[in-house]
Amino acid sequence: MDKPMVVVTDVAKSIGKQTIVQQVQLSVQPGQVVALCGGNGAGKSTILRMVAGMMQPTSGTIEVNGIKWKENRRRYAEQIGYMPDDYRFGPGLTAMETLTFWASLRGLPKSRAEEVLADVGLTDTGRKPVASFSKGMRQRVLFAQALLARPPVLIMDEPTNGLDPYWMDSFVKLVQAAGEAGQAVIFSTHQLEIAEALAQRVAFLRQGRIELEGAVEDIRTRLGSKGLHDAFASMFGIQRAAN
Ligand SMILES: Nc1ncnc2c1ncn2[C@@H]1O[C@H](COP(=O)(O)OP(=O)(O)OP(=O)(O)O)[C@@H](O)[C@H]1O
Repeated sequence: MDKPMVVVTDVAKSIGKQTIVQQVQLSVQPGQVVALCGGNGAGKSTILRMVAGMMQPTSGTIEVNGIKWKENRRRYAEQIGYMPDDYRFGPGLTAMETLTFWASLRGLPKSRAEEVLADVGLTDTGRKPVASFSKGMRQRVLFAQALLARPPVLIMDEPTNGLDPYWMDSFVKLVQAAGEAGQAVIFSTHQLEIAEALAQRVAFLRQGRIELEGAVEDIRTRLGSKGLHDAFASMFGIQRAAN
């Protein structure tokens, strides 16, 4: 087995008196896609922000490509493409200007900004202000931004929020291609069918803890269920509506 690209060891996060994430262990291999699932407030965004280096754990360690944030912040950041769950875009800037600016920060040419804009199907609309974009279009700009530097690790927070079915499908293909190119991917989602379509491994979170983690196939077998929806329902004691 390859050396893991992301190793999260016994990570906890407290804010004030509240412990919002605890005892988190996670290991992601190069080329592996991992989905973080769980209800509202379960701690998914907090874990992703910590792995992305946007927030520091209260205890525990995180290594990305063998690098700890405290030891070398710049090299740590270079390993990661991070797609936040939301972003306030500069007023008036077009998608192309926004991506060219982000590319320049990473020392990348304008041609790379054009490439990723094409990947997310925004070549024609790239000359319009991002502020005028729909939620799904803004998501595609944020996804393009995460892809820019072809980072070893892609971290995405609710990446499919607002995507129409066509772009959902395209997103799945682009992330599969990232995995095939050896990028390690961690993303959060409420859409279990996306987790099932994309991820080799899935972690279910509840109240800041990973309650169940493993290969999608193993989880189905372990819980004797047909899909992640059933596994999730059985784990959380939810009765699914008969259809
Ligand atoms: N800056 C903060 N200050 C205080 N509490 C916070 C902060 N950020 C997150 N929390 C709390 O931590 C918990 C986990 O939040 P988080 O955003 O990680 O959950 P999530 O699983 O991403 O939720 P959702 O599915 O609703 O996006 C929540 O109870 C939230 O209120």
